[in-house]
Amino acid sequence: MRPIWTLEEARQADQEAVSSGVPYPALLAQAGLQLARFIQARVPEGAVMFLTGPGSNGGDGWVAARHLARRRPVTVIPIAEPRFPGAGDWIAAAKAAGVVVGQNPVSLNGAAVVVDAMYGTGFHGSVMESPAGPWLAALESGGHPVIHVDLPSGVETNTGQYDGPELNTLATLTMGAVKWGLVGYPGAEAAGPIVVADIGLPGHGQASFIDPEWAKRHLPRVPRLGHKYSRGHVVVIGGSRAMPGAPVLAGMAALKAGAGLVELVVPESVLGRVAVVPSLIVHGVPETADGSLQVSDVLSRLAARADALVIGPGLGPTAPTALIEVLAKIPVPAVLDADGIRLYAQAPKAFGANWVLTPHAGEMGVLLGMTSARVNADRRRAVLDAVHATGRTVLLKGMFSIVGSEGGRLMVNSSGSPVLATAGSGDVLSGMTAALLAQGLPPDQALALAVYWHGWAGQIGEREQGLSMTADNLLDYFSPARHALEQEEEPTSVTYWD
Ligand SMILES: NC(=O)C1=CN([C@@H]2O[C@H](COP(=O)(O)OP(=O)(O)OC[C@H]3O[C@@H](n4cnc5c(N)ncnc54)[C@H](O)[C@@H]3O)[C@@H](O)[C@H]2O)[C@H](O)CC1
Ligand SMILES: [K+]
Repeated sequence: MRPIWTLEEARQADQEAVSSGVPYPALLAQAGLQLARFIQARVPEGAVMFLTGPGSNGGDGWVAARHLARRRPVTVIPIAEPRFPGAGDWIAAAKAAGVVVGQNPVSLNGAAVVVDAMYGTGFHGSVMESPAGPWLAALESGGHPVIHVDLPSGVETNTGQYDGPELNTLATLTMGAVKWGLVGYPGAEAAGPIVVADIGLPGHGQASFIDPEWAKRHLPRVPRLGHKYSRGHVVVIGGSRAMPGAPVLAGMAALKAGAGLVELVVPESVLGRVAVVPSLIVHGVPETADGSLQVSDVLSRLAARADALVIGPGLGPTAPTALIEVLAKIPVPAVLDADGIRLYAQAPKAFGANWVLTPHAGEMGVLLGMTSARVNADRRRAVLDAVHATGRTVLLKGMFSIVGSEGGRLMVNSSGSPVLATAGSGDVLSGMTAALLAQGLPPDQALALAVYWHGWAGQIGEREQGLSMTADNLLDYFSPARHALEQEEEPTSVTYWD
């Protein structure tokens, strides 16, 4: 279990440790020691400068400074009067070990690394208006390499909101478990690579990362005596004159993720443009005047044969709401993406059992009646609200995608790559998810495994092709990504230090 904590959960973990008999100073001591070891490993030589705040985040800094002063030049620059528990003693010990206390005006020049121990989970508000503001500006303009303690100072613990500058960040060493702010926006950008330090706190929470060992265990096996129907039958419903390629991408992804049989159901006038891949079966069905899918008996019949549906890739904005209402009556699990989600939002009572929704921030905004900026301002809350509103499993896409399911259970994906932010990438993900649904995985597991596998494909694709990766290239990396899953390879965006 690799939990992600809210502020409340971090405090609860603290409380639990303390009430089980661990004195609070022991936690601070452990955090400071881990921080010192981490700095020493990452930047082994040269002067270290600590910027320390008033609270225990600053305390972590003071303790680490004391350890490092035995080996190398260390300066601590307090940006506010220290008020953390035991500050007097810790500071005296640090000075006795040779830590130099910087007096204003202090220059950061000459530091091999600057440690940001100004604010952690106790911060609220605008960091540029706080005493840390001028220091962040100096770090930005000097381009100094920075290690953040627990959170980049100014990142809000539960949401990731942050109004500070982008720095030359080496890493964020976070204590006990990842905080939501580090996987929220723009906190995730500010944090850089996240490293979790074990400080002996209990490790549970409502949310957790998708675990490599879990992913391996849930990869569907191909039955040795299987035939194409026993491997899962996926039907993709979508396509329009403007977007004939999207259902093809979803269909190919479903095949490559192990579905035994994939059929595409598209408007009849685009049939010729969709029938391009011999392994996909395509059906043209009745359409509206502007070439969007129309409700028809043949469409319903084709959909009812599936083990799982994909509804939405390339469907276009003018498909009728009735389409979703008809499909909702078919008792088959389905992935709703793209315009499927927009239709769903217009017909909110139409949901079928076992449907999953895979919105990006914009589509999530349509579901919740808010802007994408508001969705991204509190992504955790948006997922919880969407699960509550729809009663369905929901994936909010983007870096650190979040899967939310019944009861408020959340899973966060740490695999992935910026190259996945490309046209068609979501179609690929929806096909992959449907393949896993069709092979019998329950909705939350199918989504979590798909997003993790898809992220790995993006990561490996980026390594091989750099930023010129496209969504159809992504299909070529399903197999190496599956191999990475089988090897339980660890994504590099979050690592564990103990
Ligand atoms: N989780 C644990 O068990 C441990 C956490 N540790 C570290 O402690 C910090 C949290 O410490 P806390 O004292 O609660 O908060 P901060 O250090 O973040 O600072 C709070 C401090 O800042 C003031 N403040 C807040 N907002 C502003 C503002 N906008 N402007 C000015 N000042 C502000 C506030 O009044 C407080 O005085 C956690 O992140 C870890 O780094 C330890 O490691 C021990 C175990
Ligand atoms: K910090």
